[in-house]
Amino acid sequence: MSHSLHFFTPSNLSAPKQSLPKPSYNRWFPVTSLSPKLISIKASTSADPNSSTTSPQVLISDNGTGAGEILSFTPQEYDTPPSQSFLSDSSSIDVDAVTEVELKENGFRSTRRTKMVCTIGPATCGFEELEALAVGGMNVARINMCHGTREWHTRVIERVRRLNEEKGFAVAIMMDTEGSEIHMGDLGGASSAKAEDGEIWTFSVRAFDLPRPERTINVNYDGFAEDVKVGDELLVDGGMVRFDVIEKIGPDVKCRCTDPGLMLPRANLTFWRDGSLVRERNAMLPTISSKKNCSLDWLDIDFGIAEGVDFIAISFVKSAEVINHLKSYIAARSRDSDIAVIAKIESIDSLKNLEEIVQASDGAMVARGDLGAQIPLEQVPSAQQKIVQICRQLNKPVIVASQLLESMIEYPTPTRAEVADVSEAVRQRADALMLSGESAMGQYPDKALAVLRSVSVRIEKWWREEKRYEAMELPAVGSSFSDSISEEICSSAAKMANNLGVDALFVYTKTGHMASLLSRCRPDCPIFAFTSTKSVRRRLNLQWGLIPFRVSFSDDMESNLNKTFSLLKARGMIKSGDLVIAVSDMLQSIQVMNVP
Ligand SMILES: Nc1ncnc2c1ncn2[C@@H]1O[C@H](COP(=O)(O)OP(=O)(O)O)[C@@H](O)[C@H]1O
Ligand SMILES: C=C(OP(=O)(O)O)C(=O)O
Ligand SMILES: [K+]
Ligand SMILES: [Mg+2]
Repeated sequence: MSHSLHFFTPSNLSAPKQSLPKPSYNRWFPVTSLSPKLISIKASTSADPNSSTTSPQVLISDNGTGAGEILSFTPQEYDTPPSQSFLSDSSSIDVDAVTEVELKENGFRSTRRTKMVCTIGPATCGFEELEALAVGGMNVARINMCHGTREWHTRVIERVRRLNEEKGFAVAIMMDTEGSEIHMGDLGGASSAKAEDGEIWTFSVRAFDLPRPERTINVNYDGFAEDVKVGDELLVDGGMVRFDVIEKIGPDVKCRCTDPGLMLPRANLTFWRDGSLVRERNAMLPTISSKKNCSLDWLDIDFGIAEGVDFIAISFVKSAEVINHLKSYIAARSRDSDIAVIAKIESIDSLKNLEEIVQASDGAMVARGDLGAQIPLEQVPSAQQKIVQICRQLNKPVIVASQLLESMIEYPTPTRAEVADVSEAVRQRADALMLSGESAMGQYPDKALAVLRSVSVRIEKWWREEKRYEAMELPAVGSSFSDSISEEICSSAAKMANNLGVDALFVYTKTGHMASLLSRCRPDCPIFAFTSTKSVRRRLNLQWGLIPFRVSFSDDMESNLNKTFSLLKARGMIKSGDLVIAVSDMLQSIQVMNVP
């Protein structure tokens, strides 16, 4: 059974069809069928797609027989462009082995929708450890430029690439920049430093020779000793350890410990005066800084571009301007760049300018670690909910990050509170969850990932069964008529998929845009996203509910469908009778069919 709805619009005629005769848009394009049932949806617009007089009209005609016939169609008065393959290896399909097993074992419905980002560090940088994470479901590997050397990062990237090549994964790489926060030095190689109640510690902008003098901490920001005042409170990692500033001696700031605790290398520092955060540095310095004494952000960015990472995450974003600036920088330096820019929301300024920042970015991260050091902790949950919501409304992927399973750095099981926190992020339908220390330097990276996975799958199922997800209004995001059609197609297709209880949505997408529009609707069934390039496939790996495949396809949907059906059937990933809804951004259409 197959039903096809086709929307013929100027956008259908764009893409790689330069040599084709230009069709007239001022007429109807009927879709005829060999079967008794005919559904045609026609759009008519003025001849100039850019014309302000464009007057869209959509007409649905249904020759009305019962459902269930085989429908095939041939557009008649419309010159169908010749089928085109985008890649030569047209007979294969790429999907990672883990997804394949998951689909076969659990069935479509129970595949995980929430994506997982793992920070790679000393605990997970080896090939085998990386492979274990990939097998455990890691969708994106994050490297944090705050830690490790350039060579170390290069090696990790190489290994992830090799893993993808050799084992068929599509793990994307996210490079996270250092940003302009104030942080401690690397403790001269020590893994931590313990501050006891009442102890006097020196925080200094001087660089020390090794071994580091007792109770001294190097600070990365030259202006630190000038900006800080006697009487200020100094917080390590948003309050893990607290000090009172008692004396300033040139570059040295003497502090008394008031809340004892363990300080980790390069821990974040904030200072507070009269109950408010002193934001001198963040206000003064550009987000993307070029610092003398630590890794240079611009060099990091050049590094990321040269390495061809999939995502660059920008720390301490203050405004949309920074994102726009970086995006044009990337565009100028990598011609066919598809590096996505992720804005980390972790400062008061980023909350103030949230909407414009998200709009300018390709995605956002709720970076709760630093956010919780900048706003009162009890405000972090509502900020998270708001960021997640705005991202979905603006159709940008969103990652919830930091301390999700913090106790698992040391222990093999999470706390109940941590499980509840993960559940809440899943329930909010964030695109992705992120591990930091848990996977970078913890003792149980694989177990932490397994907890994210099992909690995600369970909570997703619960909410589907209970139909408890709150209805979210999804405002139009498209700026052109063609984009609006794509959006309408996706929201209709998602709704149809829920109402008909279909097994999967299929989307054929070159840029990934149509796939993201489907993902945004958070449908009950998984979304099989077929794309012809590896980089788009990797990028889609960050988005909720998308199972990205790489396959070459043409502009002929009929043959695309037949081809994917037979490739997926041959691998046992779908079977005859499965009910599928397919949409495509080449020939804006919705088709409902049973797998033959
Ligand atoms: N490349 C690395 N080399 C060494 N340690 C790392 C690396 N990446 C992360 N870590 C460790 O994992 C911890 C958590 O990582 P992350 O959250 O990314 O950084 P931070 O805690 O500085 O915000 C870090 O504090 C650091 O101890
Ligand atoms: C993810 C975060 O950023 P980073 O780990 O780089 O400090 C955070 O602050 O929560
Ligand atoms: K960072
Ligand atoms: Mg941070």
